[in-house]
Amino acid sequence: MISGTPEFWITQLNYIGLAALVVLGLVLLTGVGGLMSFGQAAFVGIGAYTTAYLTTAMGWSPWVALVLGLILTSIVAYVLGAITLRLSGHYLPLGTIAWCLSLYYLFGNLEFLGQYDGIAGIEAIHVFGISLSEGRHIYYLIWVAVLLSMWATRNLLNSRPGRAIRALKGGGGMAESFGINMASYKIIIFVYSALLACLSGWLYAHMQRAVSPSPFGLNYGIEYLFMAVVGGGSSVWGAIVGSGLILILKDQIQNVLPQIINTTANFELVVFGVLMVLVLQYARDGVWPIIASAWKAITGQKASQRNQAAPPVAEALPLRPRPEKGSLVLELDAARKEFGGLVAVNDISFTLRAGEIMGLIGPNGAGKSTTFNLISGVLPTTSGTISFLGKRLDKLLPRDIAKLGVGRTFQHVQLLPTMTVIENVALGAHLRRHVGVAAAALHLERKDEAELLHEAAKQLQRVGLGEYLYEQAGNLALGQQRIIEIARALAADPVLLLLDEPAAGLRYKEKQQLAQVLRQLSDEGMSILLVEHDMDFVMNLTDHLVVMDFGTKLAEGKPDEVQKNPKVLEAYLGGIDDDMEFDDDKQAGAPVVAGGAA
Ligand SMILES: Nc1ncnc2c1ncn2[C@@H]1O[C@H](COP(=O)(O)OP(=O)(O)OP(=O)(O)O)[C@@H](O)[C@H]1O
Repeated sequence: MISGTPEFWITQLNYIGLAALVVLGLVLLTGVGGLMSFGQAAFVGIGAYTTAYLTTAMGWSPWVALVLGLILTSIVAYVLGAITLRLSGHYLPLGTIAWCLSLYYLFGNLEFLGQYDGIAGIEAIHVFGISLSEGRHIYYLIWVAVLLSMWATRNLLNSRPGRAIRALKGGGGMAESFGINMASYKIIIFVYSALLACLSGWLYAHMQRAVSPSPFGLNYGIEYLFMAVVGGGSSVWGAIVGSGLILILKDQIQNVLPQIINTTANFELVVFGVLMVLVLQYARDGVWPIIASAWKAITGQKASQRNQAAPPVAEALPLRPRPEKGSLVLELDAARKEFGGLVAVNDISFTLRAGEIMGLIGPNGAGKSTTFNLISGVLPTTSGTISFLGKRLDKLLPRDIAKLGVGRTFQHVQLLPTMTVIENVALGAHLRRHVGVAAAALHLERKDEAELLHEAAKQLQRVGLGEYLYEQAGNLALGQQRIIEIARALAADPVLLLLDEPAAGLRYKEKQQLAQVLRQLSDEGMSILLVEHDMDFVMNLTDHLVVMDFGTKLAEGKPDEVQKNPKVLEAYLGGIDDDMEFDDDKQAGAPVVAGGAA
């Protein structure tokens, strides 16, 4: 097929393939991970210069030079990533600009790299004795590299590490609560994208047979980022669409513009800039999503995949040892939290035993969420101790607390809306299997992946959402999203379940179903601590209540005792309208405590 293609298009396709490799890395880094880099061109330079130097000055094989280039890139990217990825907001892009410029000037000033003249006379790559000296020969190698990289990146994104990577943008704090070290995933995708850029540089050097610093400068770094954004930052296909579109457009503008406006002045960049602004204005998510939805419309493929089959049956994941029913699980001893002069939690003490359901209630601003955040490690304590199964929690990070067996939900739902329901829940089971990035990219983790997905499906069926496995989580009602959060916490196989307002937004029937699930869990020995405003729900479900007001423990005991406590009634009387929730779906909706108080 390629033999009849004009030379011009072969060259164009080669350049598109080389750019697509770099942009694919940016899809992962920027589009999926939300980390903006202007510096990818510098990694292309490392790949190109390593092979240029080693093959010309040392006479080594290009294949050995490729391996060494990849190793060198990993080291440089790891070090640069460890420094720059700590920077947040606009400091990160500025950091990437700084190291792109530094590497560019390094290439141009090192004598053994030929300074600004670069290195010429690079030999062609040989594959099975065939020399890839011409554009139409190396074309095959470039596009095999592109397709394999796309396959590996897609595999990676649809795997255990991929789910964590997809949580980087907008779900980092949540993922840490499931034991996932998000900082290490930032470094992983940074190194991964640098390796793809290095591969592109290696191919480029052997295609051009000469290298000089100019294609590895900042303007190319910006262009790669542009390609990723225009293509559609979060899809692997966006890499090909973006690089193809920009390179072809640039070339066509250069050809057509002088004929239209009859001038030799360099207006191409102006026209190109205006076109880019229009694309970004009318296709904010890039061009690929438009192509994908048009394709779906043509082929009649439905957006919803609700009726897809459950994942194949797999071996059940091992369970962690559980404490004996009735034994001590959680103990707060004079836990205190001050925000400046405000004492949000004032020396609170209580205990929770295995199999017990405890409610933490109180008017708005009483300090419930702060107490919850002290237990889950989101906030450090000012003083006092918090112990879980005999281990101090108050000095640990949320991810270390999760590892010990504490699962949680959030007051404001924290799901990844574009991920399917089953993927969101599988994120909860992250710590229960260990799948590396290489195994995921090469799709060697099928057994582990099946087990994780099977576990997620099991938990979703347990909470009554078994028919929504493949729905996008963001398409479900808020009440259902809260239940998904509970399934995600259960997928972590916790000993202690922390639920922050689990009944908020649920209908009466859904609340009853939820109460039934929680009771069953407690019968199985799970300890549950819930913060809740819905008094009907709390009074009917919990074994034990702690009431807080102004950061202090006001009362503690069984629900029916607490309901009659005059101090509790007084605390609630002040804020009855704000603090008590009525069941819309229930006729007799008077809240228990408020009813008692009235
Ligand atoms: N990060 C913070 N910085 C300063 N003050 C805070 C912070 N977080 C909470 N507070 C204050 O601490 C007090 C307790 O807040 P907290 O959110 O724990 O109450 P709550 O009982 O959970 O209330 P709600 O039921 O409305 O969620 C409030 O006065 C609140 O304004």
